[in-house]
Amino acid sequence: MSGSTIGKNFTVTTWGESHGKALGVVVDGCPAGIPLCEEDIQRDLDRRKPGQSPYSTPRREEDKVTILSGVFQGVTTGTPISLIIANQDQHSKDYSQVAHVYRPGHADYTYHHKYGIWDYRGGGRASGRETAARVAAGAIAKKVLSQLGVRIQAYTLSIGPIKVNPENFDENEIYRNPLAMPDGEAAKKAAEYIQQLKEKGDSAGGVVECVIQGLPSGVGEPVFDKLDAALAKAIMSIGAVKGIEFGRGFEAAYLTGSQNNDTLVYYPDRGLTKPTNNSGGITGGISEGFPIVFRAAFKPTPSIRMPQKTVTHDMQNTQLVLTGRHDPVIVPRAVVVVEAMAAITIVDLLFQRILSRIDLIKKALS
Ligand SMILES: Cc1cc2nc3c(=O)[nH]c(=O)nc-3n(C[C@H](O)[C@H](O)[C@H](O)COP(=O)(O)O)c2cc1C
Ligand SMILES: C=C(O[C@@H]1CC(C(=O)O)=C[C@@H](OP(=O)(O)O)[C@H]1O)C(=O)O
Repeated sequence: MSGSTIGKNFTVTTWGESHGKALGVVVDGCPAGIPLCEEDIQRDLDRRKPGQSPYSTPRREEDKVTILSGVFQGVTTGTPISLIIANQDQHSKDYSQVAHVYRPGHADYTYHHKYGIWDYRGGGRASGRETAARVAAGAIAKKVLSQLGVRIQAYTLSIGPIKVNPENFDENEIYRNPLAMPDGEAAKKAAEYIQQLKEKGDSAGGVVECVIQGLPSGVGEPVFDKLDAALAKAIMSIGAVKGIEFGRGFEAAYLTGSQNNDTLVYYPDRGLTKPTNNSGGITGGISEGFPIVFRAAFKPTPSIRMPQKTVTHDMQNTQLVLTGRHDPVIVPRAVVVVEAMAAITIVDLLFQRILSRIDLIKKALS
């Protein structure tokens, strides 16, 4: 097993390398009867695809998706859905300079030592390009969730030291500026910051925030498949993610219980309410029925143009000045990847939720 599958009830298996002929995904466990066409998937793929702004890798890929199976007359059939996306603009020759040298910060050294063989053309399975397949699967998971009134929205919260000002928050901005920042002012400053780093051959990191709305309480299993644990696994499996926090996150460790607890208030007209959401919408690993909020920290892109010390495959010290096409910042293109991994996880655990109570099983069979 190559660890390329996630999920138990809604399984997603990605395949393909950055410099192979194509990449793709098999989604198994999608219920029958959901309207699905290539455009539904393409919309999200277009948000991730490379070459669309000066703040992205200039590699030009159309990332056009083809549905190979599992859909008939525009509706899912309940059988495995197989999707393929061609690679068109590999430039594999760019990588001849690192055929015998390990790139600092990328997976070259660890992959080579794990497998004893290293396809040096691009990052292979470790390439950010693998996330195209995740986004395609995520679009299917989102279609399932849209039928249930669950909505997932991620955006860039910060790039380097530049943060979104909550007072300027404008959801439309996420789709208006190429940095997917819900604050036009912050996006302008972040663009300048990235431009300065690009000129030096350096790169930036940042934080993606994700909000899940409309998810009822009761989703998530009590022990190993806690909703926060499952989301953490899914999000941490995205290349370059170095941390995740829910709600108040790491800050909670510095508070007292009275400061951190979310108090509960019931109003006959509004039902149960929580004036704060320090928990991020999950307690005991189970969704509360309030918005789920988490943040993922992305490291700066490892492939940079500045001279770096490294070693050759035969352990000679050397200096590397990388050429090739890379994202000066990963975060804006990863926003939709975060949404996809969250959607896949939520659907998987939602299906498990139905199996946790006899009344829900009876309802499903009636
Ligand atoms: C959407 C996306 C785009 C990425 N683009 C690049 C890139 O252009 N160049 C690069 O060196 N790494 C890029 N990465 C990061 C590498 O994939 C990642 O750093 C590598 O797999 C090593 O894994 P680690 O950083 O999690 O340890 C990208 C990641 C994602 C998710
Ligand atoms: C092509 C994409 O991004 C790539 C992610 C990536 C990496 O190392 O992660 C390295 C670059 O790949 P290559 O050097 O093979 O062009 C980026 O262009 C993509 O995301 O679609």
